[in-house]
Amino acid sequence: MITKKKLRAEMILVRKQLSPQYITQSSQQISEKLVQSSFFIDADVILFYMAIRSEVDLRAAMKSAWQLGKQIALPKVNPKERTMNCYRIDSFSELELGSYGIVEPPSDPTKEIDPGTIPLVIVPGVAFDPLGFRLGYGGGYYDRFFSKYTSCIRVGVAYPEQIVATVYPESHDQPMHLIVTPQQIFNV
Ligand SMILES: Nc1nc2c(c(=O)[nH]1)N(C=O)[C@@H](CNc1ccc(C(=O)N[C@@H](CCC(=O)O)C(=O)O)cc1)CN2
Ligand SMILES: Nc1ncnc2c1ncn2[C@@H]1O[C@H](COP(=O)(O)OP(=O)(O)OP(=O)(O)O)[C@@H](O)[C@H]1O
Repeated sequence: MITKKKLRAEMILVRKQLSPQYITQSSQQISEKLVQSSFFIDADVILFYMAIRSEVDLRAAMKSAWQLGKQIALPKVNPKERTMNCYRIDSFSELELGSYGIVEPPSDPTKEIDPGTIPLVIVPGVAFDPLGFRLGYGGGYYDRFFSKYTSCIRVGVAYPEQIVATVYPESHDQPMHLIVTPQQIFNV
């Protein structure tokens, strides 16, 4: 547990030190890789996320998905239960500031999507390891989500600096199926 906490603090620091230009360029490259992938092309609905604090920014991939007629969903967190609900968004202008400084969809019941029907989930992270395990902010939001909704393809996105030898996975940790970096797609 101490090692995991230490690694989280270290890796948040590593990510913080990336320059805005590097983040923009890497995010663009990851977006391009995503858009060209068969798992992306085949998905009619995709759960994305809105980047916070130097995370990979996937707005370019989201725009491409809209142009291809796909539905885009974003999570809205319920910090009390540490769960996430999913809502379709049709433009970035709908979004509002939510918990943890994350830009989120409004809770419009007409736009809520059953997470069990989402075929592809793109996942942010603090670090990933070669087995696809992910270190997040420690809320367990995505682990809880994937333990309940098991049928989607889980794709982590990361700068190469975020790939580490191990993230010290625990029994509740739900691994990614693929990790996309600006240079390559790891099939784990
Ligand atoms: N962009 C993005 N959206 C996401 C996630 C994410 O990692 N990135 N999440 C992935 O799970 C969920 C939100 N999870 C989060 C959990 C904790 C903190 C956080 O800032 N925690 C504080 C300490 C606790 C607090 O303030 O209450 C911290 O780290 O300083 C942020 C996001 C859902 N949405
Ligand atoms: N399926 C689950 N059901 C209940 N609790 C869970 C589940 N998965 C994880 N948790 C709890 O959530 C807490 C945080 O888990 P962990 O440290 O792996 O978070 P994380 O993956 O880094 O965070 P996040 O997904 O929010 O970025 C742990 O204390 C764990 O017990």
